[in-house]
Amino acid sequence: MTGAVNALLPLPTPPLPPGAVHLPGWLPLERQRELVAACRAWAVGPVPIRHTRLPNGGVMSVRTVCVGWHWQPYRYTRTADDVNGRRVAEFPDWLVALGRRALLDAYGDEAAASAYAPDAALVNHYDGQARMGMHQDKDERSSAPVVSLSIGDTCVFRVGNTRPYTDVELASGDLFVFGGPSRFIYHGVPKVLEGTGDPATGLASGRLNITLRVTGLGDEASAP
Ligand SMILES: O=C(O)CCC(=O)C(=O)O
Ligand SMILES: [Fe+2]
Repeated sequence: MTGAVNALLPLPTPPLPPGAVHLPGWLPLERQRELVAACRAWAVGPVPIRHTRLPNGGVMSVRTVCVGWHWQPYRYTRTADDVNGRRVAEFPDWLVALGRRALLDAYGDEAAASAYAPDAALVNHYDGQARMGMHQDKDERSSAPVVSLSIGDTCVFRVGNTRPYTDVELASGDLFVFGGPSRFIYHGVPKVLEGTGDPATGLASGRLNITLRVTGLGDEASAP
């Protein structure tokens, strides 16, 4: 009997490591729609969205377009030298403002939030069987937090440097921030729950993830 009752209880929320914050449903639908429209425009150009080629000859299953700085494994440059050589889209002020609000809501630290100056965004689109293996975001020369926004299909987001990992579901509108002791934590997306997104976001299928980062780079440099 106890087992049957327990089976009906929701699973407890897994504990997240310090510095990692998950705020479900943070983006209102209208804001999600605006972000989808912005991502759609960035996906067209000046640098079109593409599957990133890895140095080992493989290609990533997600398609990525970058804003502010272009990321290719494993550095940032202003121009997309592995795509069409063009300079990536400017990082807009409204996206800086969104990053600051995200940080304020995640940590409640006004001074840290207003000092946050993200200058690069990676927009990833997951369709069908796209996944992302466990990795660290470590090509930035800054330990400022990474702000992650998800739209569309729910995914399983895995965090942790060692097993057992913590798995959380990221649904449309969710904010996830990794900063402080979690800034360089391993994370990945082992699964996307296809067809769970609401087309009212403007995204007909798949999952969109936008991460805001501080590259720590000046205009004359590229990392690492
Ligand atoms: O899609 C996600 O939620 C994570 C994306 C990610 O880890 C990355 O772009 O580095
Ligand atoms: Fe990442």
